[in-house]
Amino acid sequence: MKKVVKFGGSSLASAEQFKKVGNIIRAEESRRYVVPSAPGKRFSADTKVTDMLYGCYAAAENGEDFTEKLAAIKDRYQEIIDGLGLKFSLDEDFEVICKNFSEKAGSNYAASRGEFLNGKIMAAYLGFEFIDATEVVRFDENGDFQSEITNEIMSARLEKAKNAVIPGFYGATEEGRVVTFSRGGSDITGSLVARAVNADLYENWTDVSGFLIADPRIVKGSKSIETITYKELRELSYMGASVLHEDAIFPVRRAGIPINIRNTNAPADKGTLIVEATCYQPKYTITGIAGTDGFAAITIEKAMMNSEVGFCRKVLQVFEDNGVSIEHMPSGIDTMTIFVHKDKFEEKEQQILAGIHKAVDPDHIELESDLALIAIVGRGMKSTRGTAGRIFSALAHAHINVKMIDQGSSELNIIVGVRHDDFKNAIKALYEIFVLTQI
Ligand SMILES: Nc1ncnc2c1ncn2[C@@H]1O[C@H](COP(=O)(O)OP(=O)(O)O)[C@@H](O)[C@H]1O
Ligand SMILES: N[C@@H](CC(=O)OP(=O)(O)O)C(=O)O
Repeated sequence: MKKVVKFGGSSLASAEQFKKVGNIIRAEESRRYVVPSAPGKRFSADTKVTDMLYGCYAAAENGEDFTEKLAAIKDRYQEIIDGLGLKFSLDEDFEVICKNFSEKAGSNYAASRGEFLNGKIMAAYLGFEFIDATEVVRFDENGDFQSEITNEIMSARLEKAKNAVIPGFYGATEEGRVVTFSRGGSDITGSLVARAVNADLYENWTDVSGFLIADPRIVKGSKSIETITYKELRELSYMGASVLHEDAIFPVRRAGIPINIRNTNAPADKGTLIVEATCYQPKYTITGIAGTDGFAAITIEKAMMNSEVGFCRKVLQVFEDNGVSIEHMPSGIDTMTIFVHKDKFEEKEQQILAGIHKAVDPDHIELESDLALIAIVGRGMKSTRGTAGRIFSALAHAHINVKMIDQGSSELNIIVGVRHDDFKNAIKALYEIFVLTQI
């Protein structure tokens, strides 16, 4: 039995948390490969080390004095080292970091030091080999991740290691330039390591007892999900359930390795098992609800739109030419609406509108911003009649106006668009009808 264990920043925020992690790893010999994140928040108003590093590097880049900021980061690590009673010094590492910050080594390099340093402490604490992610995670010159080369290099390197700590979140180009994944990317490293060593299980340890049906910051005391499929999880992760990075699913999925989300603060809890397929019937019609804020909708109206061959393509071409990706596209007889991320759209708003006018000469264009999209996801929805009806009635009872509805053809999810102000209440109303009242 071979397990890869990834610990998130919340599990490694202090010496006390490190000790819990040590106990978890030592409890099973099969927990051979460890992927740590950088220290996260110790309390809710605290700052993650990754954010401290970004802040410190921004000061360095602006030519400001960053010594205090760097010293505060060093203190975070020193507190952990002292709390663990380790005879271990990061002085030399901090000298190198200071020099590289002065020489403007880049924000990716800066952010990666959070995981690098935590990995070194973790390896010393466990007595495991430390393998720098720059050695085994490969990006190309454009900063694009190279999955197959990474798998080859990593498999060969890890075959030689009985136990190892591989820091999450970053890798490097062939020339050694450090590149990070997007935020939360240590989950991806964990998944890559699991694939490379052909693990039996990828355990992802965090601060909640598995994937919860709804974001616990919105629905207090949300129930957890026992078993979820990769497909369902991808829908929820994409839509904002931030427990697991959405790109962490592909590497293990293709290798058929299940993921187990576990709670470092409650290690006896079984957590959530993420699998390819399961006969296990979910307790409720839905498996989970997740949503994201910050969308804009562009509604284009033109009489006889439907009979104009190539209309949609021409509109979509305008978005493509401006580098704005489209999230959803519900349409009517003479209207089509395009949902995009507001921030991306705002940068190019006027070019896109001008482009649409030129491309299809619409009768009318309407813009609406401050929208949120909510995905109601579940493999059980396919075999249950009336799910959409229940969604509408729950939202209507909560006095929430539905701006859009989109049901995927796989019947795995229904996405509704609501106004930003209704976002949290909509999630609460959906949780109530599907989980609490179960009507
Ligand atoms: N559906 C959900 N189930 C569980 N947690 C969720 C969900 N949606 C959002 N979260 C949030 O995700 C957090 C865990 O992810 P993250 O902060 O990345 O942890 P870590 O630091 O361990 O990587 C939880 O503390 C919780 O606030
Ligand atoms: N430390 C990085 C990468 C990461 O995955 O962190 P966490 O596991 O704490 O979400 C970040 O904050 O984005």
